[in-house]
Amino acid sequence: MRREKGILIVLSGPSGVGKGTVRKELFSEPGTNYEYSISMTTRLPREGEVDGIDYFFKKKEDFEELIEQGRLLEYAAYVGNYYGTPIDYVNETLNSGRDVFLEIEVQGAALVREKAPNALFIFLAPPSLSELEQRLIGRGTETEDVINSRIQAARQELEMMHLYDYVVENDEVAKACGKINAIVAAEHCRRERVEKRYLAMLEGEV
Ligand SMILES: Nc1nc2c(ncn2[C@@H]2O[C@H](COP(=O)(O)OP(=O)(O)O)[C@@H](O)[C@H]2O)c(=O)[nH]1
Ligand SMILES: Nc1ncnc2c1ncn2[C@@H]1O[C@H](COP(=O)(O)OP(=O)(O)O)[C@@H](O)[C@H]1O
Repeated sequence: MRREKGILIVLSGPSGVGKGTVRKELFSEPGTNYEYSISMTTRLPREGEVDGIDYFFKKKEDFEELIEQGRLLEYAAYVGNYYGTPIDYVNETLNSGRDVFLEIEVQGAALVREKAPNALFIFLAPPSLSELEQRLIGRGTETEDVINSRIQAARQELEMMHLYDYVVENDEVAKACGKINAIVAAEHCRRERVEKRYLAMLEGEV
């Protein structure tokens, strides 16, 4: 049977909800089948962040050139910086049959929905807005101004939740990871079933 392309998995959610934490936990599990797409950003690296691991850190002019050249699957301006997904890595990895995991904000996810409607969209939601604020403050990586801008953005982001295929509450990291793995596994079964049925139809068995 023809090998199916991998699944493009999109994880979004407001800043501070725990996307990075959940993603790192998912990728630390042995035998994980997802490949993480490292984004490009014009934001400055935080302490401990490494170019080429956490992000590809770019100058604004260089980022704009990549946009012009069509080298990004999607991009968005978020709280004063650009963020975007390099397209070649995504295409090559999906074509090799492996799943690709994007951790991106909601505007970018909407663009992915237009370009790749077959992608799987998962929204990571906080238990409450006050808990979200506590997590952002607790992380201690942004100034008070930036935290306030991100909380404002979070309100708009939460309004986009209904556009996603699944909403996973990040109450506990391990539970959220378990749910995401289950959703992806179920999606593989669904696509395999669709493909097998289609092949059977062609062979006149259905
Ligand atoms: N559209 C888009 N958003 C991204 C991309 N990479 C990261 N983001 C999102 O940009 C937002 C800000 O990211 P960042 O500054 O690293 O903050 P953090 O996610 O709160 O740690 C988050 O919602 C990220 O998920 C990308 O390639 N495209
Ligand atoms: N389930 C959780 N319960 C409590 N704290 C969490 C949980 N998930 C993440 N955090 C904490 O919340 C803060 C923001 O998490 P992070 O992964 O940086 O969020 P994001 O990538 O969505 O901006 C971090 O300090 C992280 O340790």
